[in-house]
Amino acid sequence: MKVTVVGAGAVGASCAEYIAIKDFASEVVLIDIKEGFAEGKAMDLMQTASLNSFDTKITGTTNDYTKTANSDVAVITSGIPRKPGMTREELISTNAGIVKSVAENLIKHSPNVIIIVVSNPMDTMTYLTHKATGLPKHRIIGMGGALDSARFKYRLAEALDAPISDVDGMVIGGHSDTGMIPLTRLATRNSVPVSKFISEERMEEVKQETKVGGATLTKLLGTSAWYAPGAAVSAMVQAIANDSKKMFPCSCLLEGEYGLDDICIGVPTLIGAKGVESIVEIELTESEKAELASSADAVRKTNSLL
Ligand SMILES: NC(=O)c1ccc[n+]([C@@H]2O[C@H](COP(=O)([O-])OP(=O)(O)OC[C@H]3O[C@@H](n4cnc5c(N)ncnc54)[C@H](O)[C@@H]3O)[C@@H](O)[C@H]2O)c1
Ligand SMILES: O=C(O)C[C@H](O)C(=O)O
Repeated sequence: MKVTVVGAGAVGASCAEYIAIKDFASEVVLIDIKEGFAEGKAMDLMQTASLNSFDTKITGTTNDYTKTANSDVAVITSGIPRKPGMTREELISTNAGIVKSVAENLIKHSPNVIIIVVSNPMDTMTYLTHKATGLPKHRIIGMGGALDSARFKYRLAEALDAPISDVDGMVIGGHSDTGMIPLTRLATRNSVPVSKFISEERMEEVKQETKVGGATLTKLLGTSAWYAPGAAVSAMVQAIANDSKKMFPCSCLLEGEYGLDDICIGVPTLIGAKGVESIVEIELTESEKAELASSADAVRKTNSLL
């Protein structure tokens, strides 16, 4: 499998590193507009190959899309990250132009590519990628829910004082500070509902901590996070490579599912060789439906700025 990662910055390099360490792809191409930057990151990563025991070949290029030709998967991480105090939505004016031109360049050289969109505001950038490329909807996937769910599990494990491998949970909705919907009702510790172990008040705290997970890290780091985002993308790329039909909440184009149309927003999906193999429609309570509707309203408001 050939994977292109556009943007060799913090998230792009982390994606490339995790993909290589898992050793399931034959080739990763890093591409960036900053002269020599992707080449440098690729060389540095390749010098970890003998230490980390991988055979994936990582190369870098400065904006030469011919090097990305015939990629099976492309990950778009190009664009600016937020600074402390900003929302992801504030990045739209810079990142929309970057994501649109990158998506157009990618499909010129890789007509069969599956695109994973990471750049923020991610749900709107995923929608924009659909509009810019016209690719079949199963080949454009926004990454947000996989990361948000990992953060939810981290917070759940902390609250339960349990190993992370014991907890399960999922976050749907928009990838934003207010739009995420951690599905607390369905969270479990080894199949037992977490409500058995923690109070409603503590559960509400876990929910709020999860929703502002990205903002909390941005405040601590001075820029947004990269390790967990890179790991989340690599898990999705691996599910495509292995055709594993693994369930991740992903932002994908909805056409009536969950009562929503012409919008990209996080819902449970099965990810396999086709990209989005299917959208899984789970039964939501009235209050969860109301949260999803309001999250969708906010995403539409950002989409209207395109
Ligand atoms: N969806 C998510 O869950 C998630 C998680 C983390 C970060 N992000 C987003 O990912 C993006 C990247 O974050 P980062 O921390 O890696 O930023 P970064 O600044 O470290 O890296 C971005 C890179 O993109 C490059 N770039 C800019 N324009 C380009 C173009 N036209 N073609 C190729 N490369 C270009 C820059 O030169 C830079 O190296 C941000 O928008 C951030 O908000 C999303
Ligand atoms: O928080 C951000 O701005 C980056 C990313 O969306 C994240 O959730 O880490």
